[in-house]
Amino acid sequence: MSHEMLTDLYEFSMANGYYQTLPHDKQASFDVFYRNAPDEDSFVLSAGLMQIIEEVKNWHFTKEDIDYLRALNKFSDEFLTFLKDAKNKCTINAMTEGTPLLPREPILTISGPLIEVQLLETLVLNIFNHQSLIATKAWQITHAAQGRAVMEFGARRAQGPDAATYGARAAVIGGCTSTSNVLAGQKFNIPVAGTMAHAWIESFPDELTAFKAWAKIYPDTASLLVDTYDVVKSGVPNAIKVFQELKAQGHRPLSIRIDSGDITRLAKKARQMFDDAGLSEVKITASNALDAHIVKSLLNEEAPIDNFGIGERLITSSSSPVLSGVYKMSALENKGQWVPKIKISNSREKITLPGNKQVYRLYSRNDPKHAFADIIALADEKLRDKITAIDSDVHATNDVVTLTDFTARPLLHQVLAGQKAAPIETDTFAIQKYAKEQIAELPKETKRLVNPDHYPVYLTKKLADLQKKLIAEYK
Ligand SMILES: Nc1ncnc2c1ncn2[C@@H]1O[C@H](COP(=O)(O)OP(=O)(O)OP(=O)(O)O)[C@@H](O)[C@H]1O
Ligand SMILES: O=P(O)(O)OC[C@H]1O[C@H](OP(=O)(O)OP(=O)(O)O)[C@H](O)[C@@H]1O
Ligand SMILES: O=C(O)c1cccnc1
Repeated sequence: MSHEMLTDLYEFSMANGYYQTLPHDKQASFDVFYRNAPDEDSFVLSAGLMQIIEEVKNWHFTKEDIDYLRALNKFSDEFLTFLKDAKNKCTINAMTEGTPLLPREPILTISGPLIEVQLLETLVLNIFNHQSLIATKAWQITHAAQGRAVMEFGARRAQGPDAATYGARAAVIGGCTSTSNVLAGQKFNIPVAGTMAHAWIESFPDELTAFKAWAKIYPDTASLLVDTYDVVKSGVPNAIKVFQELKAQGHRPLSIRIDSGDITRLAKKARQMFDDAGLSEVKITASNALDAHIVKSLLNEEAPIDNFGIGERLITSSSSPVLSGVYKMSALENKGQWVPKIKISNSREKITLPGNKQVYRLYSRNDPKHAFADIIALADEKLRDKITAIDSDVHATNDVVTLTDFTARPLLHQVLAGQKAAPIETDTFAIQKYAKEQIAELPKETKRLVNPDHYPVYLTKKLADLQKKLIAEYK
């Protein structure tokens, strides 16, 4: 299903107005970027590009859409006729999905007819903000899990079916190993995984009968939920009986899931009971409103947990549920020439970066695996070997620096031009692998869960001067 109509009314009001007052093919460029990362993180893990490209490439209005818009009695017939025949003419340059993205950096720039790029604002932001938010949260959680598998369990608590399904994909980009959401598994070729609910246990006269019935059907993949009545007195002893029987029949006992109580205490006790019973191969899964901080705390306490099932706090990013990515005009074409545009604000943080731009990740020349800063430049600028750069953080005290001995990697690449999409990676696990490699390049201190160090994002002098010049002109 496409989503051309998922846009705010004011986009249509402006597009209709542009149609009546400006040349219909007037070109504009917009940047997508964010100012502050959720949870005071130092970066956002970008996600959503695959869906954005699909939506923009196939952008068109149906007869029903045009009839609905006509019935609003707000728009001219000429504009509606124009919309009826409109097809995508935009070009998108974007960072690869799974790239760690810093504040103020365009993750995506979109250029094309002003009418079209304006109409795309809401949808592009909706996709980028949601999927990047969840990918970032999944990164925090899986980073805290230190290599243990994290299953995404959030479909029931996500804010609607799309948030559950695209959220599951974003969660895998951020590091999850599987999802319980079967639709996400089918749609994005992600492994599906899961255990059982308390209802299974309650559907039998007692816990042991319930476990035995399950083990008979799934003898090699039985993961038993042990906390329906009492983990230590009943759940684990019954699981031991069933797993010993399975083992005697040549099957492979799998795991238990603990879903309540003090997880450290229960996991330690269960581990000891399984080991004493000769079942050291049985794995322990933990769930129950987990998040990155609880996972970190459980592992600090040396809770013997092999993997995690994490739902609501991942799929809703409940500790910081908004990524405020924005879509701001950077340039407008006038008689075939790009004219840089700026939005001025009383808050210095909110003043936009004018002109068509490129973002570079900078690596120290003698340590090419380690990125030390990013720099935003004008798209037509060549980076020299030695550059004067200005810290883009308006609160920085040491705001002018000289950069030398670096190699620079451009992060924005053309991914769409009209109907022609460049090949991009769509395999979710290949994107996850890319994300891991990219995150590994960042300094360790910037990846702390609490108070991460600031990773510098500079502006070239040329870009900073252009911004200053436009501010002076408009003031
Ligand atoms: N050792 C631990 N350290 C930190 N947090 C923990 C630990 N064990 C459990 N938690 C977390 O504490 C919270 C406990 O929540 P809650 O009181 O609702 O669970 P509960 O007592 O198991 O109740 P319920 O049966 O309703 O799930 C959960 O978020 C859980 O993940
Ligand atoms: O806690 P989450 O991270 O979202 O993980 C998923 C939760 O979903 C299930 O709970 P259920 O819907 O059965 O309700 P419960 O809270 O009573 O266990 C499961 O038992 C987990 O607790
Ligand atoms: O399979 C599970 O254990 C599961 C799936 C969704 C939510 N809670 C648990």
